[in-house]
Amino acid sequence: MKKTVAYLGPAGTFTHEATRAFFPADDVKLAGYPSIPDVLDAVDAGQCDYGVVPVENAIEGSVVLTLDWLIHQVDVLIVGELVYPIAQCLLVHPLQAERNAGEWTRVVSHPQAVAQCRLYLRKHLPGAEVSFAESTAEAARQVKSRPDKAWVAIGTRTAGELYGLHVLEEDVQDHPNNFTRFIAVGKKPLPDGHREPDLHKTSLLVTLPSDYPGALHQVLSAFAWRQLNLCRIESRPTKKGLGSYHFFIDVEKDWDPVLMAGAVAEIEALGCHVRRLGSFPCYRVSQGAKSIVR
Ligand SMILES: O=C(O)C(=O)C[C@]1(C(=O)O)C=C[C@@H](O)C=C1
Repeated sequence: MKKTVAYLGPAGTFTHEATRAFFPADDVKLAGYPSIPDVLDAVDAGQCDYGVVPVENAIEGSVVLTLDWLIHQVDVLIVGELVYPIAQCLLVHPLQAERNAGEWTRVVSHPQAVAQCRLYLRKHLPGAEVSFAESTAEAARQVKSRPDKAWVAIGTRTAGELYGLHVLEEDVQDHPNNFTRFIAVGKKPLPDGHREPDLHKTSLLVTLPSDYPGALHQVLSAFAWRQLNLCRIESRPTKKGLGSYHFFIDVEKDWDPVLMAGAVAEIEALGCHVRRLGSFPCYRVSQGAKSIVR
């Protein structure tokens, strides 16, 4: 039977594009969900085998809703990673396409997409109010539903095509080399892909027993002296009090598993709580290429 993969929908989101690139179409059935929590909950509840959500963008940084939902609300494994190129487009209703720049009254999009275009919007659409949607494709749908309004959605070219919108401008993000890191989550690891991964990683969630001078340094030393390369560290509040954090630590897995187990044991011996979020293959789609990657 085909596996089901949940993604942040509706059709035409960046997550949808990334999911299609990650999972070969004939192997799986894709199911769009209206929000990131809905995707993660669907996997946690066993309604879907896997789910794909954004976790970090090159311009705006962490997608904190994904991180917090992973920590506090669900018990799922990270089973894969995909870095995917992001080209933000301005999408307008075809009946409104002839307007001048100063006439647009509203910009609708996902907060991450708006944040990636902050400088552009200040310069080119300063009078437009900003309205947030659960995804860029949902924003496109809202713009399509109001042919009488001078509204602009920020999203994918694919959403423009799917919802019959006019692409006013492409690549409006404030900086080049815009990529988003997506993760695939599940209750079980993915079957092997067709392609050799670009990298393997392990993600850990480390919580210090208390705050004392050098506490984080000691944790990081456990990796450093074993020559284990950390490729990301991100803190999120535990939500138990100001100044109390969980640390997401990504370790490059170009190593002997014994070394990794040793590092985790050392950190646990320091009194830290260590949650293993997953060991997984990582893939990257370069700009311009949108092909299947696994
Ligand atoms: O709204 C979408 O299209 C999404 O897939 C979400 C999302 C995100 O949350 O980062 C994904 C990629 C882009 O960075 C902008 C938005």
